Formats: sequence, structure tokens, C-alpha cells
Amino acid sequence: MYHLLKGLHEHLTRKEEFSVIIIGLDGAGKTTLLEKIKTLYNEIPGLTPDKIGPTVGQNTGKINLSSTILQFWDLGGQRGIRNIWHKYYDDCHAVVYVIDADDRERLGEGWEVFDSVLSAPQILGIPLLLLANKQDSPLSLSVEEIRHDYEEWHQRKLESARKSRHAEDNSSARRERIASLDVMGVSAVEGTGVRAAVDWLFLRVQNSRRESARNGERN
Ligand SMILES: Nc1nc2c(ncn2[C@@H]2O[C@H](COP(=O)(O)OP(=O)(O)OP(=O)(O)O)[C@@H](O)[C@H]2O)c(=O)[nH]1
Ligand SMILES: [Mg+2]
Repeated sequence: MYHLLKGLHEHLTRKEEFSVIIIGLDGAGKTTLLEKIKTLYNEIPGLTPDKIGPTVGQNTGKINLSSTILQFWDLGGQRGIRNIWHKYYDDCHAVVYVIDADDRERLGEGWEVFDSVLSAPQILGIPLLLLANKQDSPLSLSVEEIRHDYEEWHQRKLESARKSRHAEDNSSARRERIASLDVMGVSAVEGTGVRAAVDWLFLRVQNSRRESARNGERN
């Protein structure tokens, strides 16, 4: 009887766990963001920026929310190791793409990589959040400027593909995703905007789980 009740209690209080991957170019601030999330949500604080070096491989972190656990996977962004990202696509429930809004010189490279992420069929239907990081920097682009920069970059890409008669993915699913792209500003160092981003993730993974259940798909 005890075991039956214990099992029932565990079943009723079991928290659902969702995996979130954090990707983006090297130096965008992914690890700093993950460590800040740990500091804000966990009893044991995450590392401070001075203790963080480039990621070769992955860092993980878990946070406990009211009815949900979010498991984060922060993946290294250096050119040579980006090709492992796709191994995480099948099992993740949300994607956070971090862009360094303070590094104008690498925005084009950031969009090129972002574009290839958007093209991955495994994550076409799952929540995706674009974070414009380093908002504490006086010269960083605002959320609106970042969105605009990406849209312009994307238009230029479509235009040059059209001219060179190169087939570019301009499917309606992709257009919809770009049109409804959620962009939020954060400072991973100062923590501004980080709770709002986690709230977004929490709500969106819950909603997409319900949609999947309705459609009889994966959750
Ligand atoms: N000013 C400012 N600097 C930041 C912020 N977030 C990260 N940085 C700095 O940006 C640099 C790179 O940060 P990381 O968190 O290591 O970047 P990453 O995206 O994990 O890089 P990889 O592990 O190489 O993929 C470090 O010097 C950070 O201190 C921020 O919000 N504001
Ligand atoms: Mg890192």
C-alpha cells in the first residue's frame, strides 16, 4: 500500500522536463547567459564571467520552475564545432539563438549560421527565440535594429539567389517563421531581460507540448 501511494504521489507531483539548446557564434555570450540563468534560478550560483572560457563541447544546467524542469544545453559556437549542433535537434523542445548585438562586424556571419539553423527540418515546428545579447554595451543594436538587420540580410540573400537562379528555401513555413520571429534583448552579464526570456521559454514549451498532444505528435 505504501509503495502504491508513494508511486501515485510521485506520478502526481512529477515535473515535466524540457530540453532547451543554446546556440550561436563563439563569443555571443551563451555560456555567460546559462551561468546567469543558474544564478537567478538555483540556490548554487553559476560561474561569474571572469571564470568562463570558450566552450569546447557543451555545458549543461537545469532549473526548476513551478511545474516544469528546463534542461539547458549550451553548445560551443566555434566554427569547427558547430557541426555537432544538429545532433541535439531531434531531442530538444526549444532553441535559443544568441547573437552578439554589439559586434556589427560579425552580424553577417551570425545571420548565415542562423539561416542554416532555420533550415533544419527537425526544429521547424519548435519554439525558437532570438536573443540580442550585450544590451548593456552602449553601442549594441536594439531589438528592433537586430530584427531589421536580419530581415534586410535575408532579403538580400533571396535577391542574390534569385539573380543567380540558385534555389533558396523560401517556403511558406520558413516565411511564417521569420515573420513571427520572437526577438528579445538581454544582457547576460547584468541579467537584464533574462527572466523574461526564461518566462517565454516556459510558456512556449508548455504550449507547443499541448499542440503536439492535440496533433498526436512528439512532445
Ligand atoms: N558586455 C557584455 N559582454 C558579454 C555579455 N555576455 C557575454 N559577454 C562577454 O562575451 C565574451 C564571450 O562570452 P561567452 O559566454 O564565453 O560566449 P559563448 O557564446 O559561450 O562562446 P563559445 O563558448 O566560444 O561558443 C566574454 O568576454 C563575456 O564576458 C553581455 O551581456 N554583455
Ligand atoms: Mg561558451
